[in-house]
Amino acid sequence: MSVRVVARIRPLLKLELDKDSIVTAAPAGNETVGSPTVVRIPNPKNEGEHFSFQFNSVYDQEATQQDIYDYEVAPTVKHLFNGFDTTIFAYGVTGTGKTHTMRGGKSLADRGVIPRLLSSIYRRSRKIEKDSRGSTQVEVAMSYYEIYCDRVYDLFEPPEKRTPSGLPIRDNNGKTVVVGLTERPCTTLKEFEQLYDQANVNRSTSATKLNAHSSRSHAILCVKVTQTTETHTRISTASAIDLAGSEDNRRTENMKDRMVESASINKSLFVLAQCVEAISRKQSRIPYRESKMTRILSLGQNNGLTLMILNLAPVRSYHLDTLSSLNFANRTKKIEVCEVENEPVLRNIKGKLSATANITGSNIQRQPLRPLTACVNANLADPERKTEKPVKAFSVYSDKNKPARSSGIPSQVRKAESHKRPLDASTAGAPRPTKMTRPSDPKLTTRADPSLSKESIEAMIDAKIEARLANHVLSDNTAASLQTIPEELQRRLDALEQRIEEKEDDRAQGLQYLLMAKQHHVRGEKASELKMYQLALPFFPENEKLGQKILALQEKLRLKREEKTSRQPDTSEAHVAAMPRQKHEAPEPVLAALDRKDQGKQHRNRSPDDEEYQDQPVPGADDNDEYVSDDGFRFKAKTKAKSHGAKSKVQIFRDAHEPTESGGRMHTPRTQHIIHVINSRDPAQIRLLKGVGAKKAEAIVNSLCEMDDGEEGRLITDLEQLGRLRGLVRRRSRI
Ligand SMILES: Nc1ncnc2c1ncn2[C@@H]1O[C@H](COP(=O)(O)OP(=O)(O)OP(=O)(O)O)[C@@H](O)[C@H]1O
Repeated sequence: MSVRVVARIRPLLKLELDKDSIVTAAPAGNETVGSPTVVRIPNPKNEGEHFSFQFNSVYDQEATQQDIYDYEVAPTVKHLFNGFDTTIFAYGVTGTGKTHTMRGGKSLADRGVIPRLLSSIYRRSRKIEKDSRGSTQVEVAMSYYEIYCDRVYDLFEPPEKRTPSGLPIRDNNGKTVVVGLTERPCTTLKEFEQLYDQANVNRSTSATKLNAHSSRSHAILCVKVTQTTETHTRISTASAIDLAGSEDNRRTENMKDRMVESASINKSLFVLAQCVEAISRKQSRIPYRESKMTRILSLGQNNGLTLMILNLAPVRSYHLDTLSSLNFANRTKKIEVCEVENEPVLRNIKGKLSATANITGSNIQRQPLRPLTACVNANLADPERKTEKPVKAFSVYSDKNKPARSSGIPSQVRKAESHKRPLDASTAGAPRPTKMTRPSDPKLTTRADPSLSKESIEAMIDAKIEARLANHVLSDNTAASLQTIPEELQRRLDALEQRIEEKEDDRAQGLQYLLMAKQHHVRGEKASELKMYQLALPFFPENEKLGQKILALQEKLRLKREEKTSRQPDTSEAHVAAMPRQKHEAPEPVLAALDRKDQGKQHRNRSPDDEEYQDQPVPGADDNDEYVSDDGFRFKAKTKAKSHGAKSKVQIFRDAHEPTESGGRMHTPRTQHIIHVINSRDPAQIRLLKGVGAKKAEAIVNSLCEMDDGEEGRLITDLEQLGRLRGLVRRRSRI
């Protein structure tokens, strides 16, 4: 069956009340009553003419959150409990209401698709348990992550604890897997809401000109439902995805940081559009791997049910963007997905019980890459009709010239009145025949170089496939023959593609560990660096340099530990004097906001003691603990100080020479920067400081406001004042 595409036109916002709505919902054909299934929008070049786009359903400005849920999402819950995976994603330009639709507001009426879905899941779970008199148990668990600048971050982790390079993703037995993602069981709606709200604080959002709370990332929520009977376990996953919106930066007036995010958002959406284009052209290679978002979404490759909610703004300022979204959605509705049910697994088969397996991405069962000719209800070109002009992807008609014509809306729109696309592909509009491609340079296809890059390997596969297809087409000389690749060739291509994918996956993961090792190296976190190199080793077992690096690091850490142990009883003045930083309670360099250059300097300035703090394992903690914690606060010595029960301040700064104004000395540029950011009172900026999350940023701003004491805008002038801020009191559990 096809991806179900529904459009939702949001109401005019406060600032738009004086503007015209140019996007409207209408029933199909010439009907004046009935549920709308067509979006109408004027041709930007000729206002008298209108474009019509037909979807499974269209919701106008009056549609409520309840309507969207009841008609579109509630029916998927039954399928979820029958073992099908479901994917619901919101697509649209920035500011069109994706987050409103998916997450919604706090009041009951405003709640979006996600909380309502969870509410239904819990209700149904309880019913199943009750009806089966407890012999069937249902467990619900969730994972939640974002793709920000093409990096995957666990939303259960506060930003300051994240590894900058993000979590790796890989294909595991045909499923897209995010490695190291947290999975949280949640047994009640209340528990879910707490987790969800808490995680949303960690999501990257910022103000842009078009949206005061614009999502800067794609957010993916996976809800795993595990039904266990005495003999079997069945797992299915509902994925709810709030995509970031495409942005026209001439309109958003984004500055540098927002531009970088925007470029990444636009790129991933562009790749998504390319994937959809490639699928609709029945190309054998779909560029899923060119962006993490498309890899995870795997549109057209995931089994189960897929619902796309296309969010639209009604106003003219979005005109071209809206048209582009409508075109994208129009292609997406033709994508076929296979409805494959997740089989129940026998509980007592050792190693096969997947109930304990993590939620991994969108639980996607991949099919081999091939045109979707094998799917039921595939949207194939009818060879009988190959001489006809392809039907347009959307229909155009003029209001001015043909007001009374009953055939005003072309047949495509009129025919497709039912919500479901008819089985007969001819009524849905045959796609243009796939382009014939000339065989590519034979040299390219015959050269075999083991050191080829990913791009060149992909280019080779492309060229090979296209050359074979083209040869085949040329010899047969019919467009229809494009559909039938000889079985043997297809089998070999699949095998080749799979081999390369597996190799690439392993290599990518290994490289990811190496990259993380480098990052830890730059930060001087030797134990973590070692851990990353050790994790990378299985991927490059023959790399001598890597082995040597591990040995050298192990040796270095051992020496440091010995040195530390031998110095342990040393309480001489000289030793105490060597640690002024501790006394000053300012161990941790703040700042993600610092530029790399500054960080480099800081690393160079670090005293041998600093290194020691970082590398020395916390007594009683194993190596693993150290790795987990050193992404946030780096200096473990702090933990010891804590155990004395003193309430310490957050140590978000450390200047080697820590000059203060009261001492008549100037602040270092870094300290000035911290003070400047804090004085900005902008939580968005403050949360970027390392060691300061969103909540802490708000607490700092509140504390600053309290400090005003009637006198507006008092400023922090030195580190001591900063240290006294209430928001900087570090919670014990965080250390
Ligand atoms: N159906 C609706 N009813 C009322 N208000 C809406 C509706 N849809 C969107 N809005 C409002 O429009 C504004 C933008 O919506 P939202 O943040 O959901 O957009 P978005 O598409 O998620 O944007 P971005 O891609 O930038 O994150 C918000 O203030 C939201 O409350």
